[in-house]
Amino acid sequence: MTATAAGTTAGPRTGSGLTVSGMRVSFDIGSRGPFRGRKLLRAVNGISFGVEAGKTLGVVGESGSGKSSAALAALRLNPLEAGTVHLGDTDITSLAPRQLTAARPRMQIVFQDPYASLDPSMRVGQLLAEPLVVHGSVASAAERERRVTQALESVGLRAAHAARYPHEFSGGQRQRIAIARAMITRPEFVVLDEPVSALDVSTQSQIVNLLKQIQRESGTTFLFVSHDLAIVRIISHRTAVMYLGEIVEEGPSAELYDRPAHPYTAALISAGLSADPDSASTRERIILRGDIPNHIDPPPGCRFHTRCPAAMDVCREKAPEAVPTESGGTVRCHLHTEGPRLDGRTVLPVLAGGTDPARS
Ligand SMILES: Nc1ncnc2c1ncn2[C@@H]1O[C@H](COP(=O)(O)OP(=O)(O)OP(=O)(O)O)[C@@H](O)[C@H]1O
Repeated sequence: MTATAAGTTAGPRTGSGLTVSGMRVSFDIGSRGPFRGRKLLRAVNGISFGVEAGKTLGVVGESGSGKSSAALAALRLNPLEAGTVHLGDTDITSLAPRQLTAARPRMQIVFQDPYASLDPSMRVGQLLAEPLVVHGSVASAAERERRVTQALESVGLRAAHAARYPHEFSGGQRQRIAIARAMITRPEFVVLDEPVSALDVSTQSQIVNLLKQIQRESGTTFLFVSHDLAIVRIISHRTAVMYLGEIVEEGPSAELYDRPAHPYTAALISAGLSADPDSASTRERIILRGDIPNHIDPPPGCRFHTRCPAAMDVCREKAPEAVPTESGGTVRCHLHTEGPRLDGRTVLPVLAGGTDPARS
């Protein structure tokens, strides 16, 4: 038998789809900072999205837009103020603590920093076996050892590496160990929270290829959080763009990058031109004014209007509804229902100075 990248000896296995509806995540920051009493910072403001079983949804946005807060809440590692999360048919939100503990092997997470996420005092073999011990899913020590060896081989390491400590490995190898640890329980759903941001560029692409291979072989569903659009484009089937706690656009990755329907998506893509030489020749960089506003006191109307190069009066007054895009996604932007009426087509002609959507 040979170990696959998913650490299994069986053939492909299917993950479960994830469905998030009306998710709100708030943090009580009243006891910190200048605020007295209860003061809520709403990091995620009523978002809904789905990830098809065995596929990857990329979540992008500037720092502080709420990506990690939403991803952690999907695993119930952050408290939900409102909304539901379903993994397959299981309503994760309604699980009692003991049921949630029992469901943990089904949903795992890989963090950005493999230096911090792996206990330096434990040997790699212990680190990998720990989830199997904690969840009592594999009682026999011999079977656990076999699973650890499989998991190591599945991420390109060797059985002998089980005896070593994390500090004996490079950053890329440590992230391989973190991925093996997440996959060893054969999860249906994994959050990858900036999993390659701490790595150099060549190691990044090796890890991305490994993750794609793991998904092909295991059918695991991924939520890939990153502010690197070039990487999200490579790994994600669909992409959700977050701004100030809300999803402003969601759709198939290739179409969203080629024909962004929201000015914020277009600006993010234009800022990443160096990673996308094809676009660099045809697209101007879109400069956004100012900083991201405050989560505690967000702007009225469209939250993006204070920085939007195409803001209209209505944007200051009314929050936009989600409308379908031509490519099978959704966008929240008044340009699609008021003004030039883009009707789900790309926003690029408007941002380039023309407002005729027929040119898109
Ligand atoms: N545990 C917490 N307590 C208080 N505020 C928090 C907590 N976690 C996140 N926040 C705040 O919520 C907002 C969203 O943060 P979050 O980390 O989700 O954003 P992000 O898009 O993942 O950013 P980054 O890429 O920098 O991680 C920020 O204002 C952040 O300071």
